[in-house]
Amino acid sequence: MMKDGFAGGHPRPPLSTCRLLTVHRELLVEQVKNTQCILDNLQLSGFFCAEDTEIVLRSATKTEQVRKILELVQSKGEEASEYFVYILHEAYDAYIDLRPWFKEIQYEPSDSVKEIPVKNTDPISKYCKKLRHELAQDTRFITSYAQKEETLLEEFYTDTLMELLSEKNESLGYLDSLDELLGLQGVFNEHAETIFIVGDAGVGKSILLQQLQNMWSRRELPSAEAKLFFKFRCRMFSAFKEMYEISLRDLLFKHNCYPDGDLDDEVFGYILRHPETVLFTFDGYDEIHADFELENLPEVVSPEEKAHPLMLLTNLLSGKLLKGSRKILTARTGTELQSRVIRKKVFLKGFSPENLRRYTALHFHERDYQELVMVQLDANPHLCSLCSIPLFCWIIFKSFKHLRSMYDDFELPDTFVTLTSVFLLLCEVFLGHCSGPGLLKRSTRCPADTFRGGALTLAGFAKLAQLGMEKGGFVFSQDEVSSCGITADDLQLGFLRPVSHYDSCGNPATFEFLHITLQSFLSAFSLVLDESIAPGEILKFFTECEYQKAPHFQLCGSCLASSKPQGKDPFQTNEHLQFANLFLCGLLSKSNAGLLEHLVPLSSLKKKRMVLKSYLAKCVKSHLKGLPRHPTDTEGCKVQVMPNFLWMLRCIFETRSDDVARVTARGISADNIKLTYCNMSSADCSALNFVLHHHHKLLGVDMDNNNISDYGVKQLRLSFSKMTVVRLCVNQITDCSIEVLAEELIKHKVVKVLGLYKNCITDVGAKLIAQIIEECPHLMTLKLGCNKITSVGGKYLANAIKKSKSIFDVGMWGNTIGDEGAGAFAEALKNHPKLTNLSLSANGITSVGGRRLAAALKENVSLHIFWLVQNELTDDAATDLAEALKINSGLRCLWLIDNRFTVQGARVLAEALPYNTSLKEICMKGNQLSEEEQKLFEMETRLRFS
Ligand SMILES: Nc1ncnc2c1ncn2[C@@H]1O[C@H](COP(=O)(O)OP(=O)(O)OP(=O)(O)O)[C@@H](O)[C@H]1O
Repeated sequence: MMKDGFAGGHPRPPLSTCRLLTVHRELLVEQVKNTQCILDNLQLSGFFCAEDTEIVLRSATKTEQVRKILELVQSKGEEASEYFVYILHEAYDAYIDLRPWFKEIQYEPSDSVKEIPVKNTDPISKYCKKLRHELAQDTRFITSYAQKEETLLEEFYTDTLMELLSEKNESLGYLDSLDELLGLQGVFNEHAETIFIVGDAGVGKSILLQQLQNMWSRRELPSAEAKLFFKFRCRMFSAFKEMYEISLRDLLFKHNCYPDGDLDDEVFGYILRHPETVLFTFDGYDEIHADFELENLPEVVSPEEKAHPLMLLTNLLSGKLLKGSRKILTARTGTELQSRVIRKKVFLKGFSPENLRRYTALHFHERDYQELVMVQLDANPHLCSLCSIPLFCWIIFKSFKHLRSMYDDFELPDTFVTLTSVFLLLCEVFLGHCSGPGLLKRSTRCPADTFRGGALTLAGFAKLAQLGMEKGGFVFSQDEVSSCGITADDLQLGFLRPVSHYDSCGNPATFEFLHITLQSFLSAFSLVLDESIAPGEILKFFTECEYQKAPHFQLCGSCLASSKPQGKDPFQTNEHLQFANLFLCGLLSKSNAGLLEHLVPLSSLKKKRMVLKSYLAKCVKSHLKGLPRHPTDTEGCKVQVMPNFLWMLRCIFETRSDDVARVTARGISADNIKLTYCNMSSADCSALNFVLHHHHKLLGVDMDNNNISDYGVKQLRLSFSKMTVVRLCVNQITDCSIEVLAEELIKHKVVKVLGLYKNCITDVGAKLIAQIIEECPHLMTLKLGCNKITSVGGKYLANAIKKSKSIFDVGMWGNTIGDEGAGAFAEALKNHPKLTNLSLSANGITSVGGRRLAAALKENVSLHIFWLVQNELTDDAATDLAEALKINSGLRCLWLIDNRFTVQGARVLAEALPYNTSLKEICMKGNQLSEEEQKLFEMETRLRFS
């Protein structure tokens, strides 16, 4: 039965199926590709005889055959027609293109037709079914740290922040949900086919793909998006020898999913004919390591040709092979890929506060428990920052749950938690498994005992991790595992997990660490534990970063990645080494000495700590000295730090060494530091705060375009006392942050520049900002564009600006202050002593507000630049503006672009220009002027200004 909507408000009677087939005939002829399955079923159920089938098959083309089938079923009556539609509905994958049609007609099969069976005889459907089945199996669980405690993906998956980036890495907003990933939003190169997802370690790239695969396997991805889905891990592509070659068919079938029966030719043929129905996911592009130069390998484009798997991968990504298929590629932040192959770019930023709350609720079902965790999180923004990275959050929650189950008084880590302490907690939990689960709760927790008891086991894993770091490998054979003294029982602890893919026998023959950051942590542990390693040698990863060329850059240099100059800065390359360095700093910090002393002689610890500290101090000094400085007119000397400065800060924070922090603070000799586009996360703010604590002069800090969020602002609280420039544009900041800023900035009154463009500030925040304006006598620049400020907030701000004697530059682009807000700004403009630059663009201002602003201009001489772009001003405001121009003697630039002026308004304005002596530019593009009229206006004004 089909519902066919409403006509003129009255429900139409349902269409008969025969009639429906006539109405939608052309769509069906176009979309039904497989006739065999229909014929098989019609004949099996007795609606068609052999002769009918023969008649249909006599038609040469598929479309002709469909026409014939339609003719025949309609001639056989309603029941046959109904069954025909039912076949299309039930043989799901064979007619997947028709899903939107079924939705449109709100199809519901009748009870009688449901009794007639349908068999899907389409080979592609069978293969789809197998793929769906395998993906469903593969993606059910999130591999957790103890193999027996596997966790269901659907019970724990929580959305993370997915920011769309432009080609130039500018923010294009956020995706609302995962099923929008494949849509058009954020596409900047429609000819490219690869969606590139980047994010830091543990931010959830693999889990995001897993969720997508799982959704597809459950048919929850919009069906038209992908009929066939192949998932790969990039690491696999470089696991083969240089001379190894395979064909695309082998890659898909042997290394992914083999079609049952003798269907491989048919399925492969279908893939080649319909590449647009295929979706690939490739996880971890940064994990590709090739020991050979790909430049020497021939390029491959033919699907039949054999080539090295890496060549297949790069050709697939660039669209040279299987053109039209869609690809999703993930990589760590900083991995470069040529923009010509990127269709759109998504930057994963981890859990938002809301996501974190949801994830907490999924972990802790008991209400009391949940509240306890929430309270502890709320009290500790640094912990929240760490928890915004899902991997770290998972470790913290799992450890907390485990330790809480053993010791009633165990609490979440305190304010001084570092990443090293989080990983130590994880090790404590793993090693705790050595002694077996205790039935009774113990009274006091003693990590030292646990570590001492598990010292041998820990040393074994640390040795294995180190082995991997040295050979640049992340997968270990059983022999390698055994050679480090790791026993079968140790394997149950959770440090390692079996690598299950592409092992034809199904046996886990190889292993990898639970996460690569754990491998980094353990290899750092090995540097500390192993007494045969001399103090000087502990710096090997720092120095390795200094000289080693990152293998994936080598690979990519010849293929898809844009070539990146290889610097000699030890903080520049290879994140797993950077993490090892960071953990080394943490393990050798004084705060962990109490624990480490139980495992390593004190003298050895001290020597290693000394070496590390002096190396860090030297490094940071030379880094800061070498940075380019730019003198500015208004803000003194500016210096842009490099993204690797962040790794230094992180290392210094882990050491908790005031000495090194002091050296760093002293090295920042500029008046302003720029940390823009550094991928600075909220957790990094603790590190910055730690260093700035030792900086005694005033300092401007530009942190625009990072991932700081409210957690980060809270951690910077103490540093705001010395910040003259506070730039936090594009950082997901809400009113909570403004509360902190208002408190601190008003207390210290040193701020000159406040940049908060493109955040999530509402009128509540605007009210607090108004207080900052009123109370901070040096505030000159205020950038508040693209927030959520309405007329209410606009009025607070305007009133405060009116009173300010220092403010000269205000940006409000892209809020919604409307005419009421414009009126308040008009009041502020009257006789303002200082305000020279004002943008009220894109604020929904009509001529009502325009007239009030025009009137105010008659009483203003300070304003030089006035932007009213993208508003709704009409000719009604033109006369007032013209009058104002005749009187005003301050304005130099007036932008009225993208409003609703016509040629009349333009003429009125042009006629006023001879009376004005100060104006140098008036721009009216994008109004309702014809091309001719626009040219004329420009000519007239140019003449006037020349
Ligand atoms: N969206 C999520 N919901 C719930 N848990 C998540 C989510 N994302 C990640 N996790 C947790 O974090 C762990 C690490 O995530 P994942 O392996 O996806 O990170 P990644 O970004 O691929 O890291 P890397 O670049 O180091 O490979 C997962 O095993 C899981 O426990």
